[in-house]
Amino acid sequence: MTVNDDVLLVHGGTPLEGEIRVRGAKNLVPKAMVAALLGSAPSRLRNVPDIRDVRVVRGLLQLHGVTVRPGEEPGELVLDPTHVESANVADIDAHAGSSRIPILFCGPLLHRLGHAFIPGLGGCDIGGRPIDFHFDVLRQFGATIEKRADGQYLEAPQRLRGTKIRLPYPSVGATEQVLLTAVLAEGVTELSNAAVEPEIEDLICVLQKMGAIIAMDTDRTIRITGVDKLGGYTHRALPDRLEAASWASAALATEGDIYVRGAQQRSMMTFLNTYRKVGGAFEIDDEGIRFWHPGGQLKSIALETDVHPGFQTDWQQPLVVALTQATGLSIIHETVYESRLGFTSALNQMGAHIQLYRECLGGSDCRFGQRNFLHSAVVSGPTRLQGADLVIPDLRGGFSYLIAALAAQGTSRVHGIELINRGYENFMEKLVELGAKVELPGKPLG
Ligand SMILES: CC(=O)N[C@H]1[C@@H](OP(=O)(O)OP(=O)(O)OC[C@H]2O[C@@H](n3ccc(=O)[nH]c3=O)[C@H](O)[C@@H]2O)O[C@H](CO)[C@@H](O)[C@@H]1O
Ligand SMILES: C=C(OP(=O)(O)O)C(=O)O
Repeated sequence: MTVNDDVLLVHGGTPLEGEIRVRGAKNLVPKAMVAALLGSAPSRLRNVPDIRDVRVVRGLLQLHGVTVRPGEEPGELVLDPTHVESANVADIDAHAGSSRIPILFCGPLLHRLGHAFIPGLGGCDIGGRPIDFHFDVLRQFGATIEKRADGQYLEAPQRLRGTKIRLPYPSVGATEQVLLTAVLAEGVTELSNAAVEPEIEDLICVLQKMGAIIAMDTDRTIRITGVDKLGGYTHRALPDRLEAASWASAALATEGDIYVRGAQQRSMMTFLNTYRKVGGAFEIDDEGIRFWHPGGQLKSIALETDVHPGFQTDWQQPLVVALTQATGLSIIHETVYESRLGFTSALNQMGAHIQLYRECLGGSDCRFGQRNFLHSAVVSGPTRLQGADLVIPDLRGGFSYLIAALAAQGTSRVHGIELINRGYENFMEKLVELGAKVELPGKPLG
């Protein structure tokens, strides 16, 4: 039989049990790598996971003349931006559609080279994902932007200037865009309605180590005083709270018990509260968090995703799989992305009862109400799931399908598993370590 690396056979019905480790966050590490471009000296980033988004950014940095090499400890990268002026970006198109990170090269490249070319972005197809906020703020800093057939061409006719910005919505990416641009801009930048996700705080830590001056108020206002020069940094990336929550949901859905080494309470408080309400058990120690199904029935809940410190949208999809096993009606209101519930149709094919609604079913009205987006769901449980043929739609949806297949009776064929490598390091090895019965057709894994 030929090996098809993009299909995974999952034989369900076995609880996931054991220990896995999460490393640096997918939503921080690539951005800290971009930040290295702002420095005049090499940076050292530790706890870097081997995921596709990191490989993509590494390739882009190298195209721009940054030397990237492994450091002394496993998972350490040394990024040397000393020769960025000799950049050769002829192959940049090869990175079109690969991830959302290229947009964050704008500020650093405008500061270093006076111009930037940004290919089309990738990332999960869970909504329109416009980048209008990014370009609006870059214009406010003094950049000019020209849309070309293959991407966007930007120029900074003179040094970018600090400015006063209010985001229409606390966008993570747009907040990072402001940070990475304002640190070397002339004068002060005041950003209000900023996103304050833990990964943003960690990026601020990185920038402060490089010499930036950034103050965060409690009211979503960030003030950045531009400096003339930044140095390098040494930083251990905060752990991936999104991956940790995915494994926690897997423990619940499969009636398992997983110790997630590296998981941290501080960045997961909202998730942990919800997990407890559903009936999941957890125990926190200095090295990680143990998540398990304590037996008995799981409880249905009402859940609304939101910007931090609310319930993070990337936690939603894996938890929904666990909610198919909870008794009663759970209500989900997805307020961050307009199309993040489409993955539930495959769960229904497996036996789940999930009904989608255009109305805002949570406690508050969101940007998507009255706009024809199926962004609320009612999950009726518990339901017995059956194995099925599944095609992975996006990163978290993909991991959710793995969880559903593991919780189901019988065998599932999960297609498109390569997508999961974008944000989950060695996920197949981890599954095998936890006792999952999975195989690549023609090539047993465990
Ligand atoms: C690589 C990375 O870090 N990805 C994360 C980042 O994505 P990303 O930074 O792309 O997400 P944003 O916070 O920017 O998006 C939030 C909302 O703002 C809207 N918006 C955003 C920018 C813009 O210019 N215009 C606009 O309308 C988006 O369509 C979306 O509805 O934050 C999201 C929200 O926590 C997470 O789900 C993603 O995992
Ligand atoms: C939506 C996600 O990521 P990205 O912004 O990289 O598409 C995610 O991590 O779930």
